[in-house]
Parts: sequence; structure tokens; C-alpha cells
Amino acid sequence: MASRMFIRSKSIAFNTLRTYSSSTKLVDVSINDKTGIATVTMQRPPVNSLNLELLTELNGALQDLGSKKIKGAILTSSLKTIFSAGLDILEMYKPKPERASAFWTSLQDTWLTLYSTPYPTVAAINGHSPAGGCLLSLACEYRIMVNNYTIGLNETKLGIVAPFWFVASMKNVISHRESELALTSGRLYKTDEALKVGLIDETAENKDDALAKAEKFFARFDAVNPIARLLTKQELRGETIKELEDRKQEDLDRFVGFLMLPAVQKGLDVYLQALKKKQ
Ligand SMILES: CCCCC/C=C\C/C=C\CC/C=C/CC(=O)SCCNC(=O)CCNC(=O)[C@H](O)C(C)(C)COP(=O)(O)OP(=O)(O)OC[C@H]1O[C@@H](n2cnc3c(N)ncnc32)[C@H](O)[C@@H]1OP(=O)(O)O
Repeated sequence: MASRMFIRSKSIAFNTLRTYSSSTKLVDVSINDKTGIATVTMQRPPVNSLNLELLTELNGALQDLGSKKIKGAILTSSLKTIFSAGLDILEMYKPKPERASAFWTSLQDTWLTLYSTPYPTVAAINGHSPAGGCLLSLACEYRIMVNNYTIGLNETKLGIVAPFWFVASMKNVISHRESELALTSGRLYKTDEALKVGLIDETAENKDDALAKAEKFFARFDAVNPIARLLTKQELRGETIKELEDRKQEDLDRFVGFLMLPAVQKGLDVYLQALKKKQ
């Protein structure tokens, strides 16, 4: 049983399909032995907001999969109604500069890893996916979203500005015109609206349906040479990747500088209060 060699977690039964499992506190990874598909699950209740720790674990998991022979990876969430609430606002509100730098660097690195994976990727968006949640899904090659949730880059609604690589991620998926309309107004699309503009590729009834559809997406590559596939992906994504690599420090300095502006802190304060009052 060659597949047993991949068993890491002692909690996995021998006859299960999860022949590889690596669960950290915030990210669970399992590989189905029969399909060769990895499922990467974010698990940071209540809303999978992306803090330094979640991003670090996610980046590690995605990099780790690069050394395994997998057919593809699905990024999803363990939460019932939320894929990811985006960046953890508490990482940006009254931040310590060192922590803010480490946080932003981990976001840049996670995006670079996800945007350039050698394996195909699908976001199974099983809940709301604003801002940074949308960014993660845009970095995948295909997006399948469960009905009746929302997705988009809503940064302007928080009084913040989506950095150039957020904008590029959007523009590489939907039109320039639609990106401009969406980003300037901080629009969050409902699932069916997102499908209409091409922000997502398919809708799903529920998470299981999304996972089944992801499997079908990966099957498209059964008859495709994997090297040809990867080189084509690199050709299409290389320019956007290089731009962030070249401007990583500049982008980091802008982020930290931006956070230090009193007007930005005031905006985040108001937004946080509004989130709390919602209850
Ligand atoms: C001029 C030069 C410019 C150069 C540019 C350079 C730099 C740019 C600078 C900054 C760019 C930064 C980019 C940021 C992108 C982001 O991702 S910002 C985050 C945006 N996210 C959101 O707006 C989502 C907010 N959340 C929600 O809408 C809802 O919570 C939800 C996801 C739809 C879920 O709703 P639900 O009703 O189920 O849950 P609650 O709202 O009750 O939330 C539960 C609990 O969680 C807290 N919370 C929610 N979201 C976040 C979050 N993103 N971060 C931290 N905490 C969050 C919420 O407050 C509740 O907390 P509790 O009251 O303590 O229980």
C-alpha cells in the first residue's frame, strides 16, 4: 500500500480516502487517494479572517503541496456560511509596525504562492467572500460559488485602497470596465451577479456540489500535457507575478504608511464599530 506512506495524521483510518492529512490549527489539508485531489480548508472561526497566523499556515500548506503529485487543489472553508471575511481588520487597526509588516508580507507571499502553483486550483466558495477572501479566490484558476452569498473587492467601503495586485487579480478575470465600476464603488456581487460578469465560473447548490464540480474541472486536464499546462499558466500569469515581486518592498512600505494615516485609522474604527453594532 504505497499510499500509506503518505499518512501523517494518526487520526486517519486506513480504509479512508484521506490518505494524506496534515492539519494545523487553522488549515486542514487532505489528499484523496483515489482522485489525487487535495482539499485545503481554512478553519479560523468565526469568519476565517486572514491574520498573520492563518496566512502563514495557508502559504506553508500550499507550498507543501507543490512537492506532491496531486491532480489539483481545492481551497475552501470549514465554516457554514463564510469562505473568508478577508483580511483581519484587527491586523490593520492600531497596528504595531513590525507586526503589520510581517502580516502584509505573509499576504504577499501567500498570494504569490497561490497565483503560481504548479498544480491546478479551484476555489470552492462556500460562503461570503469579501475583499481578501475574494482575492484568494481570484488567485485560483477556477471559482465555484454556492448560491446566495456575496463576493467582491469592497475595500473602498472601508476607506482603504485595493493595492495594484488586487486590482490586477480582478482585471485578469473580469473586464477592465467592470473592475473599475466594481472597485470604485466597493461592490459586493451576489452569486448569480458574480456569474454574469465572470467573477465566478460556476454556481453550486451547496459545498458538496461545489466540490463535485471542482473534480470535474480538474478532469479537463486529464488529456493535457502537465508541463504544457504549467508553462501556459506561467505565460498568462507571469507578468502579474513579476510586478509584485519587483514592487514587493514598495507595496509593503505603502501599506504600512497607509495604515499610519489618521484618516485610515478613523475609517477602520467606524467600520469595526458598524460590524459590532450589526448584532
Ligand atoms: C494612496 C496609496 C494607496 C496604496 C495602497 C496601499 C495599501 C492599501 C492598504 C490597505 C489595503 C488593505 C486591503 C484589505 C482587504 C481586506 O480584506 S479588508 C477586510 C474586508 N472585510 C470585510 O469588509 C468583511 C467584514 N465582515 C462582514 O461583512 C461580515 O462579518 C461577514 C463576513 C459577511 C459575516 O457576517 P456574519 O453576520 O456571519 O458575522 P458577523 O458580522 O457577526 O461577524 C462575526 C465576528 O467577526 C468579526 N469580523 C467580521 N469580519 C471581520 C474581519 N474582516 N476582520 C476581523 N473581524 C471580523 C465581527 O466583527 C464579529 O466580531 P464580534 O462582534 O467580536 O463577534
